[in-house]
Amino acid sequence: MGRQGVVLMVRDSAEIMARAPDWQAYMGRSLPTAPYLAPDAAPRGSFRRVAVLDGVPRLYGYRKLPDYHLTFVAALPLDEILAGTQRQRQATFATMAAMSLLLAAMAWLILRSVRARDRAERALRDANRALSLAGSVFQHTMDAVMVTEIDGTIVSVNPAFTDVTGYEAAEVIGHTPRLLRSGRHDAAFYRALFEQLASTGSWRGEIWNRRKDGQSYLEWIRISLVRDENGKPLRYVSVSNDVTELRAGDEHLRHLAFHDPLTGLPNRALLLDRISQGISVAQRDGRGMGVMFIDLDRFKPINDTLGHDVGDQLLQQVAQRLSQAVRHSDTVARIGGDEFVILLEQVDDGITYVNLAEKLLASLSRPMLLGPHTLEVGASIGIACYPGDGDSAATLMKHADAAMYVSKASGRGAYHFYHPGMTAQSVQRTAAEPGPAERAAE
Ligand SMILES: Nc1nc2c(ncn2[C@@H]2O[C@H](COP(=O)(O)OP(=O)(O)OP(=O)(O)O)[C@@H](O)[C@H]2O)c(=O)[nH]1
Repeated sequence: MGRQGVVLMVRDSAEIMARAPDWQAYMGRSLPTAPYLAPDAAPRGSFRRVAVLDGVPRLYGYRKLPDYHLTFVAALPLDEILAGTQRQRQATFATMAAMSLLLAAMAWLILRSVRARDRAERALRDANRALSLAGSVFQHTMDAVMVTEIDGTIVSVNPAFTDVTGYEAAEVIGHTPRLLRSGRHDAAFYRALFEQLASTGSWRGEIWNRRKDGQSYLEWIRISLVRDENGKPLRYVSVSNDVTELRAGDEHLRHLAFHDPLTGLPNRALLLDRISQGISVAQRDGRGMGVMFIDLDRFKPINDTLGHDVGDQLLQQVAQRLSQAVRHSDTVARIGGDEFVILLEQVDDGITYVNLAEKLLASLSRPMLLGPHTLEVGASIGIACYPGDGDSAATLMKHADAAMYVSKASGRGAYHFYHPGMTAQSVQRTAAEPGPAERAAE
């Protein structure tokens, strides 16, 4: 290659990437005016010029490698070309060719390692990003997360877990989830849970647990088995939400749907359901049951003279007195206005109804103290019994109402058992003025 021959690898950015000889002295230096870097430069060519960096006039040959954004350049000093013999020139070109090959191989190796490094860095960056995303979700999710070993030892919990349970991470790590048990589930419950977890790798459902302060709470929980890359069980991850308030809200709504808001007694819908259930049980057991329809006497004047609020308080007192007069297993319902119904189950003899009806009439006719007022009302009662007076909730209600109407008609403050002749009277009354009792029974 002679004393001043050179080979170069130049980036499209004009930076010298490799040079022989004197690699280190020229690495990174820039050749912005090199003709082969001109936008319209041919892919290969030759030219003559005085080198920018060392001032030696040379004859240059180049070839662009667009895929690598590089140009490969070889140059011989003009004086050596002109002075040398043919043999010298051949030797020089042979050396240059060998150098060029060497340089190209080095450049290729460098590029390959640079690309491999770029790829590795990109993969690492992606993995780090995914990890930090997972970490951020773990930290900030509203779901309580608990990670355990396969033997149940807790290895990690998130801040939401601490919010729900009251336990800091340090207080639970190394323990097992038994720490949270509320005692509301039996051993069979946990056995079934673990069996499903072992066979399917997941479990979901509701569990009553206990917070650090001793309070029980209901959580909706999903537990999943996590395996390693070889499929070997590695950890359990449980994600849960505290649904105690949600459940309480549901129960409150359900209570509202089936109870009278003024007295708290079951409403007509719940009563009809209980009568239907009672009929099924009575049928199965061959027992009797009955329905007592109670309508207050002269309640309207109290409302009209003292106001609705006082009327409300009176209805509440009536509800209390009725509830106190019956057995725990009986149902006292308010089905509208001043109408109440008692469902008596497992009663086979008429005397039980007679005794209760008299007890109720006596109880309701006792004066009621409502603030400054001492009020007196009475009641009219109608009784219909299963199976003799009907075998459906609607029929029993209708017949008890008809019997109650007879009590009203007979002067109030009385009770009557239903008998078929009463239906005609009731039909006449219904035609004249449909009452809430009929509506309730339909
Ligand atoms: N305070 C109060 N009054 C109600 C409520 N629902 C219905 N009422 C009233 O209860 C009364 C029921 O009417 P009736 O049964 O015909 O009145 P009554 O004076 O008892 O008539 P008899 O049964 O024939 O003796 C009506 O005045 C309704 O406005 C309620 O929730 N609160």
